[in-house]
Amino acid sequence: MQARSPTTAPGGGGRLSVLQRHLTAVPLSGQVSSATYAPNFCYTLDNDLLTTEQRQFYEENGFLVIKNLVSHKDIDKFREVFERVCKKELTAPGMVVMRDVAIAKSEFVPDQKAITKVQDFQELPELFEYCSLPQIVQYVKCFTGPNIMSMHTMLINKPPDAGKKTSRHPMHQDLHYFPFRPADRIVCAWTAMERIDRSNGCLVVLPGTHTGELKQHDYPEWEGGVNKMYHGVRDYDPSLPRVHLTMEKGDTVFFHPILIHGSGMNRTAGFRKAISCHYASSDCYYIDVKGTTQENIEKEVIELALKRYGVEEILLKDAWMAKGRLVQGERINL
Ligand SMILES: CCCCCCCCCC(=O)SCCNC(=O)CCNC(=O)[C@H](O)C(C)(C)COP(=O)(O)OP(=O)(O)OC[C@H]1O[C@@H](n2cnc3c(N)ncnc32)[C@H](O)[C@@H]1OP(=O)(O)O
Ligand SMILES: Nc1ncnc2c1ncn2[C@@H]1O[C@H](COP(=O)(O)OP(=O)(O)OP(=O)(O)O)[C@@H](O)[C@H]1O
Ligand SMILES: O=C(O)CCC(=O)C(=O)O
Ligand SMILES: [Fe+2]
Ligand SMILES: [Mg+2]
Repeated sequence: MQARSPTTAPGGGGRLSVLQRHLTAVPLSGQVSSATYAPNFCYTLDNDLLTTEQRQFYEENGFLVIKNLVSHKDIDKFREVFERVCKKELTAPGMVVMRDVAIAKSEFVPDQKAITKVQDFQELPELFEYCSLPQIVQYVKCFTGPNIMSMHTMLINKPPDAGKKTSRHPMHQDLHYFPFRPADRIVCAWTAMERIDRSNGCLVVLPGTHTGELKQHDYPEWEGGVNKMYHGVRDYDPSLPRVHLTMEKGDTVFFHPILIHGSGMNRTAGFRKAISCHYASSDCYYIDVKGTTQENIEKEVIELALKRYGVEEILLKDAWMAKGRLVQGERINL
């Protein structure tokens, strides 16, 4: 019996032990099943849940869709909670309610029609329940290991496009926003709250791009405007092969923070809803983004923190330290 040792050393004791297991290809526990062997895997950890085919798929593509993972009953509950948030019947410290840039300056309408996304609902138990769903967390563990933090929470209510294509989300890598590493121990779970396809702006992914580097991000030069902090990869090459993820209500995609992805415009009259959480191993450690491509997002976050809360002298990592919540295991570095 060999127990998986949690990493403690910033810089990747975890990476090393994963590597050692790859080199020896020894099954992790006494149980021998095809899923416990990890010949050359590094984006997934040894586990008893994913099949070898599923692991292989994530290793190669940087994402994995699990059909029907969240019940319609739970989703309907989250939808009701969201509606109450829009009506201001429910609120929570730190929660950010955002309107689409195309309608932000129009007359205020206090219902969901005005709201594009709710972020940072970690203090609202009725929504945070999503992040703790056991069937989600058991998959997350295959990427993060046993000490699991939720770092970023969102309910996205993509509006019918107001005619300026501002409902699009430019192609980006989520790691651009994250001042913690290693990237391979971070994963996003994103659940469709209804059928989502190309017509209402599904996720679009560039398979395999998770093996690349974190790229420079800027605001795309879009005529109709871009939402606050919706940075896109600079010089996005539209000829790269992409996959549109059509998903049914309850389907959940897990994806790597370096995977380039975005979402198209919503051409329907309905508000396209998805709920998501970014998780990280609490063994991850914060980095200083000064002098890196992430300096521009740190600057924006600092400006917003000053404007919104009047706080000065913070770093990008301080914002994340405040948002992170332990979901399972032990809180170590983050
Ligand atoms: C730490 C970063 C997040 C990490 C994400 C991890 C990966 C996920 C990738 C993403 O999702 S990236 C997008 C993340 N976006 C944000 O975090 C932005 C969150 N939104 C906000 O903080 C607020 O909605 C915002 C500050 C933009 C506006 O809130 P307010 O309550 O101040 O709105 P208000 O209606 O009072 O408008 C104030 C000004 O903001 C403008 N505004 C409002 N909504 C906007 C919008 N959506 N885009 C651009 N500008 C906007 C509005 O026009 C107005 O401009 P003026 O000052 O010129 O009059
Ligand atoms: N210049 C750009 N920079 C960054 N991202 C972009 C750029 N142009 C388009 N995108 C993004 O690329 C993705 C795919 O865009 P596209 O508009 O083709 O998709 P779609 O609307 O889902 O499908 P289609 O319009 O082809 O039916 C979207 O996430 C979109 O926001
Ligand atoms: O359009 C969406 O639902 C997802 C957008 C996205 O990738 C993000 O917010 O990080
Ligand atoms: Fe994203
Ligand atoms: Mg399009």
